[in-house]
Amino acid sequence: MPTITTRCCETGTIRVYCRVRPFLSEQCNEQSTVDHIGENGSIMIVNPQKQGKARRVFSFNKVFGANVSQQQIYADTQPLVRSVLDGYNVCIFAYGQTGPGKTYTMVMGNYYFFRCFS
Ligand SMILES: Nc1ncnc2c1ncn2[C@@H]1O[C@H](COP(=O)(O)OP(=O)(O)OP(=O)(O)O)[C@@H](O)[C@H]1O
Repeated sequence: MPTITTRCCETGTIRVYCRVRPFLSEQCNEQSTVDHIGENGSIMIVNPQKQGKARRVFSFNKVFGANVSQQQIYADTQPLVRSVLDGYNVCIFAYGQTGPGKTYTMVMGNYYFFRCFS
């Protein structure tokens, strides 16, 4: 689950997005820890190993579910990228543990972010 952080002079605020990576083919027997994704940028995580299935809610500006495509991510963040061309300083970076899709999201997917800067 990589987290994308952006800073845009357009609004002067930092926005934090969360993207849920789908299971990889070798993980077909795994159980998702994502219990619920809310419309308001919240995501409920459940620990299926814990008795009583402990749940925690985290809040972001927006949460992208596992079925969200590179195109949809790009469409949602495109105004920030556009700000660069309008002369604003914009920083977009991804962070998260190893393997949740930082590189896929920022570079590899369909080269959407890469295309903007090349
Ligand atoms: N949204 C996605 N849809 C399909 N596959 C994905 C998605 N996100 C990531 N993957 C796949 O998951 C694997 C790990 O992704 P990736 O290498 O981008 O993670 P990372 O966060 O950059 O890892 P690291 O920190 O170890 O460099 C890759 O095989 C990638 O193709």
